[in-house]
Amino acid sequence: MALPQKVRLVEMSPRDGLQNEPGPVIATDIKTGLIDRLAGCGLTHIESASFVSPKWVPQMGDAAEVMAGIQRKPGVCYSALTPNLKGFENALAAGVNEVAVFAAASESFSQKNINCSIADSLERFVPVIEQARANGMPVRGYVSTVLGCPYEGDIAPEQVAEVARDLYQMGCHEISLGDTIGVGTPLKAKRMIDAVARHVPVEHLAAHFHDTYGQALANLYAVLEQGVAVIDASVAGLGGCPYAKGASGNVATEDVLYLLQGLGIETGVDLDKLVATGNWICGQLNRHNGSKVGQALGGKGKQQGETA
Ligand SMILES: CC(C)(COP(=O)([O-])OP(=O)([O-])OC[C@H]1O[C@@H](n2cnc3c(N)ncnc32)[C@H](O)[C@@H]1OP(=O)([O-])[O-])[C@@H](O)C(=O)NCCC(=O)NCCSC(=O)C[C@@](C)(O)CC(=O)[O-]
Repeated sequence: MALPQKVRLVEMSPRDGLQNEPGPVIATDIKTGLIDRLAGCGLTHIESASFVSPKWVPQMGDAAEVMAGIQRKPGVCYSALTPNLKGFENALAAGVNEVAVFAAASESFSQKNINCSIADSLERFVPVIEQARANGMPVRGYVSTVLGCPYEGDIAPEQVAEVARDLYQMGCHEISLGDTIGVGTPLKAKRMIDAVARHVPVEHLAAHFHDTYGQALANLYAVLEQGVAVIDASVAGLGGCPYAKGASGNVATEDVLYLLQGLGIETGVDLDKLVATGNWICGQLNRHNGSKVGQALGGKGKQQGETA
C-alpha cells in the first residue's frame, strides 16, 4: 500500500507524557503552558488531561483546572482519558472535546492499570460511551500492551484484534494501539495491524508506540506502509510506564515529524516551534530531552522557544 499523503498527529505529552513524571506534582500553569504552545505548533489534537483517580495518578489530579486554564484555539480537539462514568462526568463538566476509554490486550496489565479484568473494563465503558453519544462527544478507544506485556510477555495479535474490535463495535471512532512498553519490532507491528485490520478498518486505527528499545520510528514506518495515518507522539519523548521498569515515553513528536517531512507527508505542524516547545518543557521540568531531532536542532529551537 502507498504511504498516506497526510498524517494526523495526536499529541500525548500533557497526559501520557506527564502522568508518570516523578517528583512533586507539576504546577497547573506549566501544563497549560505546554498545551497552549503545542496548539501554537499546529497540532490539532492534544490529549490534555486524565480524569482518573488522583490516588492512582496524582500528576493528573488537576485535570479540571488544566482544562479551565488553557486558551482554547479554534479547530483544536482537547481530549482526555476517562476510565469510568465518574471520569466522564468530570470531563464533560470541564469541557473536553473528546474522551478516551482505555483497555488492555493483557489481563495482568488491565488489573494493574485499572484494577479490573478486560471484560469488566469493557462493561464499564458501555455507559461512558452511551453518555458521550448522548452529549455528542466522540470517544477514542485505547488498547495497551499490543506488542508485549511487562507481565505476560508476547501478546498474540488476535488477542489485540478482539479488544480492538469490541471497542470499535461499542462505538469508539478510533482505536489507538499502544506498544505500552516499547518492545515491538516492525514485523510484529505489521502482523498486529494485519490482525486488527481484519476487524477494524485501517482508517480508524492509530499507532501509539513507545520508544524503549529505539524501535518506534521503524515500527511507525512499517505501519504507515499498511495505511495507518494517525500517530500518537509526545514532544521531547516525555513519558514512561509505571508498570515497566526502564520503559521510556512515547516516540518523540519532533522525531516523527522529521520522519514524515522526509517522506513528504503533510501534518500541518511546524517543526521549529515543536522543537522549541520540547526544549521549553524540558527546561521547566529540568529533564533530559528525549527527542533526537530536538537535540540536533536544539539551539535553533531554544531561540524560537522564547516566542513560541
Ligand atoms: C479506574 C480506577 C478509578 C479504578 O480504581 P478502583 O480503586 O478500582 O475504583 P473505585 O471505583 O473503587 O474508586 C476508588 C476511589 O477512586 C475514586 N475514583 C474512581 N474513579 C474516579 C475518577 N474517574 N476520577 C476521580 N476519582 C475517581 C473513587 O471515588 C474512590 O474514591 P474514595 O472513595 O477512595 O475516596 C483506577 O484504577 C484509575 O484511576 N486508574 C487509572 C490508571 C491510569 O490512569 N493509568 C495510566 C493511563 S493508561 C495508559 O497509560 C495506557 C495508554 C492509554 O497511554 C496507552 C499505552 O501507552 O499503551
